[in-house]
Amino acid sequence: MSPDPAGMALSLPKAELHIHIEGALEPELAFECARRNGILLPYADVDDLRRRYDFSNLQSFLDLYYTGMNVLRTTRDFTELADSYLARAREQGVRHAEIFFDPQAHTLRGVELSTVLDGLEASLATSRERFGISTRLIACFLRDRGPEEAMATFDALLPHADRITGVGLDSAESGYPPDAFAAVFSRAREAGLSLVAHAGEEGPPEYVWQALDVLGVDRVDHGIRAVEDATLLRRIARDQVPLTVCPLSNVRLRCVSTLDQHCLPHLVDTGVSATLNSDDPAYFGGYVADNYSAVQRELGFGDTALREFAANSIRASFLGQDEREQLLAELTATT
Ligand code: HPA
Ligand SMILES: [Zn+2]
Repeated sequence: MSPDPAGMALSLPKAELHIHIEGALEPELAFECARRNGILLPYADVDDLRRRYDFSNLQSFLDLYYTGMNVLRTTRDFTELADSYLARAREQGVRHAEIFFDPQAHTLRGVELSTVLDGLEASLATSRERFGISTRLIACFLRDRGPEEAMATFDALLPHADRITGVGLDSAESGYPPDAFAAVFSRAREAGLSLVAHAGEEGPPEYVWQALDVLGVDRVDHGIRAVEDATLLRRIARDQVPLTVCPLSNVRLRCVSTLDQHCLPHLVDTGVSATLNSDDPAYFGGYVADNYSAVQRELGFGDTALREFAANSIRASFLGQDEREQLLAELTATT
């Protein structure tokens, strides 16, 4: 064990592969955007908002998440949101970030897709120089809005296809199986995009099977309920399908009762390629390195295991081979 576990968690060069940019909206920036845009947030102040970060399940979080993001209206709002995330991510040793955004959550409120993309890109374009972080964008479909709306969203995204690396599937999971989205994922694959989907966060192992076999995803987001199905877990390990695990999120959304009960050790023992991520860091009490140090503290993972999580994150990224090898070499050189 390192004498300074938090230091090791922070200093390891790593990729973050499961971060919703709207979930990086800190209360201070939310109130600032609300003021600028003349929007009244239904909370007294920053402290009042933070006190509400006590969730009973995924839906109770999503209610607050969608209310909060209502303050994001202009390109400047999205630029400042991404800048805020990247500044924090740099402090946490992130060298590459694959960032989710929810197009429908904005277009349904009358905010144009081009406003979202222009705003995010104004930040991401100089992320390497300013923060030493390379970035990619992944557009997620809201599964509770259904497959037809996902298809219309994909049509709207197509003219911007060169600005995104992949598509994903998020929002309320239970009752919304992945197989309903087969057609839109098939079109995304034909367009040369990478594919990911949230599955097995709250939903059953069957949803993870569907994400793999029907959608053909390159990675599974969360995937923790795969531990309930030994055949599924063997398949994930055999094919080395990366899981983007978000330990602090799982506890905050009560998918797992306490961190020391988390299935991460079981995943690792079974040979799964697990990565550690923050999910919605402004809401779940920690950025990515905080997740590394939490599993070190609560689950007893040592420095070697933390290095392996960081290596998995780089290998599982959608970076080109040269860039992946370069980051892996940096990781090896980090003491
Ligand atoms: O944890 C999550 N699960 C599903 N959808 C989401 N959208 C933001 N965060 C999440
Ligand atoms: Zn997520």
